Amino acid sequence: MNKSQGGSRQGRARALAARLNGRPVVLVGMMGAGKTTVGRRLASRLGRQFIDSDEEIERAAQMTIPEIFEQRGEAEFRAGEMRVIARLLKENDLVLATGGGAFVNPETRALVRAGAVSVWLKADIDILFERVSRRSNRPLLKTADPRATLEKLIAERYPIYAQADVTVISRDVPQDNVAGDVVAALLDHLKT
Ligand SMILES: Nc1ncnc2c1ncn2[C@@H]1O[C@H](COP(=O)(O)OP(=O)(O)OP(=O)(O)O)[C@@H](O)[C@H]1O
Ligand SMILES: O=C(O)C1=C[C@@H](O)[C@@H](O)[C@H](O)C1
Ligand SMILES: [Mg+2]
Repeated sequence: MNKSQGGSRQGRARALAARLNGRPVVLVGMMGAGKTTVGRRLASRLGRQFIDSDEEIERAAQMTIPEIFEQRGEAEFRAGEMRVIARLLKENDLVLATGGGAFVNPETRALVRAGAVSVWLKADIDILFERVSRRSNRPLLKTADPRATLEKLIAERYPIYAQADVTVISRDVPQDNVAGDVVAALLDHLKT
């Protein structure tokens, strides 16, 4: 166990908060990777506010994401997503979970890379498929063969998500353990 992983859970969270010095933490990765659920736990450990950009967009537009895609199209969703993320990144002490495609947009990615510490929650196809199969709120997967669509998105996106500052495997273990892995990875990344 290295120095940054030692100490109590609270101590590690305090050390990470100090090293972040207010900088936002932004979670990126595929649908079902756990950005929203792990992000909430991470924020609670760090005593930070948690915001999910998908939820923020739905609130601002007064529409669900499937409705936005249907009525306005993906391009307009992406432009709105970038504006919302640009606004949120101005806040201190934030954990921000982004939608699965946000970091893939070059302008949004540049904003995140410049204004935050980014974490790619990486999961394999079987885990992702099992998780996203339980719900129907993701328009990009409403295809004849959602598993093949997921595979195609993974092939396109993984090299891009890999540009995040740190990568954490989103394993099939309790979400709080994954949040602990994020704390350890960030402490290691920010070590002096
Ligand atoms: N470690 C885990 N173990 C078991 N289930 C998990 C784990 N992490 C997330 N899940 C479950 O997987 C589903 C998807 O998680 P979540 O909504 O956090 O993903 P997301 O990355 O925010 O996806 P999206 O980009 O679609 O918003 C949820 O039902 C969540 O409870
Ligand atoms: O992976 C994606 O491109 C998306 C993921 C979701 O979080 C939503 O932002 C939307 O459904 C698009
Ligand atoms: Mg989410």
